[in-house]
This record gives sequence, structure tokens and C-alpha cells, in this order.
Amino acid sequence: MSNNTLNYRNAVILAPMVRIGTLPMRMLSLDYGADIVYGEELIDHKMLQCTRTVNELLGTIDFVQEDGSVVFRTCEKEANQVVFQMGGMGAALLSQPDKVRQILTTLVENVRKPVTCKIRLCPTLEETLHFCHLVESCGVAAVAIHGRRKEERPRHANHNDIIREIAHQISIPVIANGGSMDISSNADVERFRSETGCSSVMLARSAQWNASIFRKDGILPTNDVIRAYLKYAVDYDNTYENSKYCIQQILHEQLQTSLGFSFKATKSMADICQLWDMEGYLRDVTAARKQMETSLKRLHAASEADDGGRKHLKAAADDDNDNHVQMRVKFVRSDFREDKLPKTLLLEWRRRVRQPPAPFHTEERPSDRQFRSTVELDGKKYSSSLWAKSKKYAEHAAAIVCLRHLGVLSETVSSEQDTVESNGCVISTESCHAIEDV
Ligand SMILES: Cc1cc2nc3c(=O)[nH]c(=O)nc-3n(C[C@H](O)[C@H](O)[C@H](O)COP(=O)(O)O)c2cc1C
Repeated sequence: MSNNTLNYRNAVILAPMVRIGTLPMRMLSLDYGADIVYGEELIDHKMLQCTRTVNELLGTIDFVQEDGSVVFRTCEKEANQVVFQMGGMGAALLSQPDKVRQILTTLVENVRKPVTCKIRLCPTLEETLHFCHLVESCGVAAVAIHGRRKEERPRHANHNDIIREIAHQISIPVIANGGSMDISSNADVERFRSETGCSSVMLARSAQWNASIFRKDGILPTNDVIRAYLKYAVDYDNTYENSKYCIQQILHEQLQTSLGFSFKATKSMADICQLWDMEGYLRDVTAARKQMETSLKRLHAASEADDGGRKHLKAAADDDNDNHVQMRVKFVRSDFREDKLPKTLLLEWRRRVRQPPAPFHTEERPSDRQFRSTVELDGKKYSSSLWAKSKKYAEHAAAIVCLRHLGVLSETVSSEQDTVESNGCVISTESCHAIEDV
């Protein structure tokens, strides 16, 4: 299932792969040029045991089991390109067409996102065609075909001719899959596309070994790919075990080299990062995350424990209009670091959620040449009810109101705001001190 904006024609796609298709690999593949990325296959009842959680620290949405393990982690950046795969283990469903019809029809009728289906070949072309017509009749948006039969192994030749015939005969997009053994360059991807007669192709192993296969400008050395992968693994706090597994696949031909042996001996993310000179990056991200965790805890504690205080803030807010949030806030310069001024924090936040800078409007009071600013964000206006001595100070005060409002109300805001908050709340400890009602 995926977002409505997904287009399954003319796409190069990261295939679903257990353990490989976690967030860092998906992000990396998108960076290199993949149009669509599938997550690893997950089983429906496992998802049903999960709680959807906004992870403010990482800027992600997590589906978390009772024991705290994250089953699926996603983020705003991949929202329009990620596909969530629910699996039925192996190719078992190929011989149960009635069940397939039931599952697909139920999904298509009840899910607002387009539903796609990935299959292997049936024993004969006719049976495969029959199956594909059934899938098509259920209203799915596309069918991905791995051109091997159930009993055929990955080293066996892929039946590109059968995929071609099916793509010719059915009208929904057919996504060709199974070509990795012959794919090690962008030209090979194009050849696979033309041999199968499909406008879209899906890559598993060739992307697992080197995700830069998605690059139009040529494949990158594995060490570059590993560094880029590690960056995402650190950014999204991917587990050491999963990161090690993925890097092991990238290294596969180099596992018997001295680098490979050192890699196998690693026991932590820090060990892995050290091998690729990324220990400084890991240290910086960990420190920033700790700082942010403290900030978030303060914000939450302030809003939970001091509910009275919050009421006071709300009352103090001259908020006669739902779309205009006002607080008695004064910008105190000495409370902020030079590189973490309120306007900068707000700008960084907007950047992280891929939104344009929020516009400020400033008025001047002629009687005493004092200033008051309003910042507009997502249809809401934020301003201080106090006048300031300069335009800049007035803008910082408005930015503080905005940050304060979003931060303090983080646990009660709508899901849309949750997403914004989850993706960019970088409020330093300093700014939290300073965001005070005066
Ligand atoms: C490590 C690994 C994990 C896989 N996990 C899944 C999966 O979760 N769901 C699925 O439909 N296929 C899975 N597959 C199969 C691939 O999606 C793909 O159909 C197969 O590898 C053939 O494509 P290729 O030649 O590009 O590798 C997996 C393959 C590999 C190598």
C-alpha cells in the first residue's frame, strides 16, 4: 500500500527485502534515484500488535510492539514513495486464488491508498496469465512479477519472456522483477526494462549489494555507499544488528578481505562507524539527540506537571481568535546562543519539514517607534502582545511564541501537526530557558 500520489509507470523500484528494506536503506535508495521503495515484508498480525507512535526525537513515525521493539519506522521524507508490504510467506497464495481475490478485494475496498500485488510465476504461462487477470479484476494499481517459479532458485535464469507476455496482455502496470543477476549498471536496468517490455522495474539483490545502482550517473564504490548508509543508520537510530546485516550484504564480495574481517569483529555501532571514519558523526548525533531529549522532556514536563501554568499561559495569551496565538513574550538576547536564535530555530524547523520559511510581518508604533511582529505558519498567526525595541527583536519574540506554542501543545495537537513536530523539533536547551512568559 502506498500514498495516492504514487505512479507505478516508468518507475525504478527498491524491491521488498526482509531485514534490508528498513528505513536507512530506503532513504539511501531514494537519494540515489529510486522512484518507489518497498519496506520489508511484514505480517498483518504483527502490525496489529503494534502501537503507532510519534517519535519526536528522530522525526519518525514508529510502529512499536509491547516489548518496545520497532516493527516499522517511517518518516515524512519518504511518505510519497514508500510502499508497505504485507506478506503471506513464500509463494503460498499462488495456489489459493479465492483467498487472493478475497484479500485483494477487501484491501482495495477498505484502504484509501492504492494496493499492489507481487507474485512469482505459476507453473505455466496460461496459469500465470489467469492469475494476473484475477489480480487485475480486484482493482489493484499494479502487479510486480518476479520471473521465477516457486521451486526455482535465485541463481536460475529469470523468465523475462513470460513477464513480457503478461505485460502485453494485461492493462494495469506490470513491474518486472528478478533480473539482478544480470544487473550491475544503469544500462543493465534499461536492458531489463526493454527485455521484459515493462516500463517499471524492481531491483532486490543488485540494490542490496550496492544501492547506488539507482544512480543514472553510475555506480559508486562500496565504501562511499556504506558511509552514506551509516549516516542514515545513525540519523534514524537503526539497530546495530540490522545495520550490521545490511552492511554485510553491501560488503559481500569483500568479506574475506582484512576490512571484511575487521567488520565481522565489530560489536557495536561505534565499532562499525570507526571502520569508516564515522565515529565523530555518531558522537555528534548522539550528543545532539541527548540535548534534544532533555529539551523535549522539559517541554513535556512543563505541560504535564504544570497544567496550571499552561492554563495561565493560555489565559495570558490574548487569543480571542483561534487562528491568532498571542503570548506576553519578550526576546532576551543573552538567553540565546548566536547560532540558535529563535528565528534560526524556526527556519531550521521549516527546512527539516521541507516547508518554505514562515513569513514575518512587522508593524511600527509611531508614538514611541516600538515594533510588533507576526509570523504566519500553516494558516495560524503568532505574535507577542508586547512591543519590542527593534524589528529584529519583535520578530524573535514572534518566533518564540510560535515555537513555544507548538512545543507546549505537542502531545495534544492534530496528527498533521504531529508530523510537523516529529520531523523537525530541534529546540535547544538554551531556547527552552528563554521561551518564558514574562
Ligand atoms: C534478502 C532478501 C529478502 C527478500 N525479502 C522479500 C520480501 O520481504 N518480500 C518479497 O516479496 N520478496 C522478498 N525477496 C525477493 C525479492 O523481492 C525479489 O523478488 C527477488 O530477490 C528477485 O529479484 P532480484 O533478482 O532483483 O534480486 C527478498 C529477496 C532477498 C534477496
